[in-house]
Amino acid sequence: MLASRVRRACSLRSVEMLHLRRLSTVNDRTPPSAAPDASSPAGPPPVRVAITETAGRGVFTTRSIGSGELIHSAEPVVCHPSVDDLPAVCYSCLKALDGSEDRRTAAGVAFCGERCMGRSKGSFEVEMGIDFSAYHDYCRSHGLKYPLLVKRLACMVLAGETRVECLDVLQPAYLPMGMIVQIEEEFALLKRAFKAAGLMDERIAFLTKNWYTGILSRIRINAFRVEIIGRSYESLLSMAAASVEAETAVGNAVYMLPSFYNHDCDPNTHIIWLESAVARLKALREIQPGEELRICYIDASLGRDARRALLYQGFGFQCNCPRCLSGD
Ligand SMILES: C[S@@+](CC[C@H](N)C(=O)[O-])C[C@H]1O[C@@H](n2cnc3c(N)ncnc32)[C@H](O)[C@@H]1O
Repeated sequence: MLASRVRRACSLRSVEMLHLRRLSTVNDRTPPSAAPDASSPAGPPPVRVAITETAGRGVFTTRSIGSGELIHSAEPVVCHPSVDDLPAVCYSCLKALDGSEDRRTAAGVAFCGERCMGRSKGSFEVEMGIDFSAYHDYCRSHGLKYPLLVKRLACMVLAGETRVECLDVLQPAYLPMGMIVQIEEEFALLKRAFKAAGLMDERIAFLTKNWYTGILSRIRINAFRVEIIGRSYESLLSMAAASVEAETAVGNAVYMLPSFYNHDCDPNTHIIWLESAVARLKALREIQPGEELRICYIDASLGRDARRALLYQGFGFQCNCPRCLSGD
């Protein structure tokens, strides 16, 4: 019963490779403040990032939160549609396109409206000037999604839409040797695409293997699989829990504040996407002031051994949540 409730409620984070090892230290850079974004409820989010006793940094409430309350929302730092969904969703916000108001481009991808087209204009122009077909083919044939996020970040950096160090504050994953070899192949393909487009060496000087590896290792632990429910928040609140399962993954995204949420196999918070890649963090029960907010990274309906193996292999940690410690 508990398991099925949690399974419906928790978000599934994609596990692209299952060969990670636990990180022995956490990133010790200054945690970010809980700054509001345009789509948050009024006022700053009622949370702060602080050090936990057992799981590095985490997110804590600053006031009591009611069951079902929208705690805050977050715009992605970077997101990218799945290769197969490229023609069907907005290239910028991942919203499903209905064909009526899409701004379809010569490249075959489309934007849901002027706002998305405008805000991604610079990086889109960079991206469209480069032939990424070999890189995309490689990602498709190897079933890889995260390198698409690295490609988009590189284009955003070139367009001046973000900084080279924009994800440095996030915890990186340990990358095993076997994966380094694959990363070298990916990186060589990406760099070749930029060079073939005739970009001056000084413009792509940031595009080193170390940058690529650093970004990819942070994306690996912190990326979310965006599963859009596609209904308004109000209708979601009145829906039976079972309906919440009608989700579709349309792409991947990395956020800032949501990346500091630790995992729990019986979470008090979950993350949902209603129409676009804007993430909504929502309370699953009453939460007391000062309590840590935790989401579920995996399918919590799995048995204890399977959950722990998945978290260890996919995210590199031994889960120390109360449910695991109780033996459930
Ligand atoms: C997405 S990050 C969460 C934020 C992270 N604690 C930080 O300091 O940036 C995921 C990492 O947090 C730690 N973590 C999250 N949940 C945990 C749990 N239930 N038990 C142990 N470590 C956990 C692990 O090191 C994991 O790789």
